[in-house]
Amino acid sequence: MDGVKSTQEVLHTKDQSLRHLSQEEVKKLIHQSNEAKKYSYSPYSKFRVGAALLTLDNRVFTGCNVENASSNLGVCAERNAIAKAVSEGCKDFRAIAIASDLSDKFISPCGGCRQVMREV
Ligand SMILES: O=c1ccn([C@H]2C[C@H](O)[C@@H](CO)O2)c(=O)[nH]1
Ligand SMILES: [Zn+2]
Repeated sequence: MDGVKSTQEVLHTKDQSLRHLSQEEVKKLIHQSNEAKKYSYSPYSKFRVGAALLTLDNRVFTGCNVENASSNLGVCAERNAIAKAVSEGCKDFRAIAIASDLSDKFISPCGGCRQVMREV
């Protein structure tokens, strides 16, 4: 299919060894996702989310959730970070950290974000 990478191509371009993050890198990315969370616009759900996306060339794009009265126009933190990266020419990613205010459990991306992650 045009525009859709084959699995082989994805494995080729995203060398698995480059995906490994040191503990320091993980800590930094988590910190950046927490910082991004501060910009969350979430007056409806009151659920703040921040994301920090690390690219293969070690750039970081952050994003927060931005809601709207018309709820389907709201965008998740992950998708905002991905859109920022893609719109600056970065499509190869190493990792993403996602922060919420839940202290007792991890949050995981919604179906829409997973679909975008799968395709980009
Ligand atoms: O992984 C997630 C889960 C939820 N949200 C946002 C969407 C909505 O604005 C709010 C409540 O679901 O949190 C994210 O940004 N990322
Ligand atoms: Zn989502």
